[in-house]
Amino acid sequence: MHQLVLLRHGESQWNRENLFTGWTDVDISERGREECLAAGRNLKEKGMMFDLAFTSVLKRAIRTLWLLLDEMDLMWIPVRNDWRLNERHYGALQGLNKAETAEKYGADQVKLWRRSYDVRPPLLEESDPRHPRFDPRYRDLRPEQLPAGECLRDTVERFLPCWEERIVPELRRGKRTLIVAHGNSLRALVKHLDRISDQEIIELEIPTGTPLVYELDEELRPLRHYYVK
Ligand SMILES: O=C(O)[C@@H](CO)OP(=O)(O)O
Repeated sequence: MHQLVLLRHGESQWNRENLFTGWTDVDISERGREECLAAGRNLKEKGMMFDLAFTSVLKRAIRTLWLLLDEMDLMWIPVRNDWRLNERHYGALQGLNKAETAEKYGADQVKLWRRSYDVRPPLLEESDPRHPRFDPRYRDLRPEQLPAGECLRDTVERFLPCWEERIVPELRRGKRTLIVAHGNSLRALVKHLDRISDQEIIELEIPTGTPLVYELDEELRPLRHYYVK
């Protein structure tokens, strides 16, 4: 049996303020910190152990991982960052208030932007300072790899190569693996693991700061999964 634990970062400052976040590099809130420490304590109490961890290049996930590893006295395990674990890019919606956007465009449109599988948000202009081409952490990527706004399908397509190339080989080697990522990059992974349809994925929500344990068989098919609270 292979063990994989997924963790969405602790509550961020922008989760708290109800702002579309995406690739904006906001930090976790005080409540987010508490969630991370509690997650670490709960995993430790259950006797969970990790051999390595993956996370994104966004600080809300990185800090969540640091706090959790510190709490579990596991700061020594290898950590691999990968931009493909980033949150879904929210395009020109990044920084807008979700409730105000729903008032302006209607709740149905905002639900499509937030949860549908294949409706993209309005894209960022190439000249927009929020475009990832201005961010040094993405400077080694080819221009066509840089999103200006993604639907969940786009996130699945960029995430799966990272899963296959970097994470699957470690799981097959028997490494107990932790992935600390984001609401929608984890929805992309759960969709793939549990073979959830494009329609059903609309209803799936993953809470902040709550470890989700997957037990996988030899073929990396899920045997069962549960939240540790
Ligand atoms: O703003 C975001 O980037 C995400 C995650 O917080 O929000 P949503 O709930 O709309 O997927």
